[in-house]
Amino acid sequence: MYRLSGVTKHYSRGKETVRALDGIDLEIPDGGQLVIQGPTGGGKSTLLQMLGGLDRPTGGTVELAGHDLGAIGEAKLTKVRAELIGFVFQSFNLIPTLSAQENVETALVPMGIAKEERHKRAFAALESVGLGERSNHVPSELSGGQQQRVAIARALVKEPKVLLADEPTGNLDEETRDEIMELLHGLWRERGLTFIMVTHDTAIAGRAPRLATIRAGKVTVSENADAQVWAG
Ligand SMILES: Nc1ncnc2c1ncn2[C@@H]1O[C@H](COP(=O)(O)OP(=O)(O)OP(=O)(O)O)[C@@H](O)[C@H]1O
Repeated sequence: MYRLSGVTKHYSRGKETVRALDGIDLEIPDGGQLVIQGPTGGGKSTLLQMLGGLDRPTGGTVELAGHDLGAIGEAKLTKVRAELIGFVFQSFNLIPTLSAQENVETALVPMGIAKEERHKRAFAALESVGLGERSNHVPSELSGGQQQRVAIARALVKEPKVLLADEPTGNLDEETRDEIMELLHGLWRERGLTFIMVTHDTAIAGRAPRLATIRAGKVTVSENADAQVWAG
């Protein structure tokens, strides 16, 4: 369960203070899904950074599974992030010289998992995103959609409770976007993940059962019971 209460994030720009987040209250249940949209500069990435424990709020609390991400020490925060949260980005962020298999294995190295076990789990994760046959390919030998599948396998191989995605389909054509959205929804359902994604894409926002719109650091949440949720 995520519980955000009175979350603010202020940045200094010269003499000016930018209120990137301006008092956010938000709850996201375990296994829930939230799509975040809003105008550029509205605070979407800042909010995702708070949810991921990648940065700390100026005020308020960001609670995940009982941990206050803004208040716990750096070592504990790193551990919570490594164990509970998987990240997917617009630009895939794969290591170009490593194969798909090796890219996925990198997520398990900090967890102290033995080589043979790493190999098995990474291969199973690639199979779960439909890339078992491509495990020895390096990113430049894979399409954009396939590279994003590798990135999703890397995010999920450590079996996190939460998947945070920042514009995961931003670099993909529409057909590939739909495939990736279906894959993400299939994994969300199968694994009982809490799935939170930021998007600029109105087609994705229009199909979200729960949509947060963030504008000038303030959030409004709307529910759409009739949303045509992605298959998968
Ligand atoms: N490190 C920083 N230093 C100063 N200002 C920042 C910093 N990061 C973000 N901001 C400012 O905070 C506000 C919110 O930025 P944020 O990146 O969260 O918006 P966004 O909704 O994700 O935008 P986009 O859709 O363009 O990615 C903006 O005014 C931005 O300029």
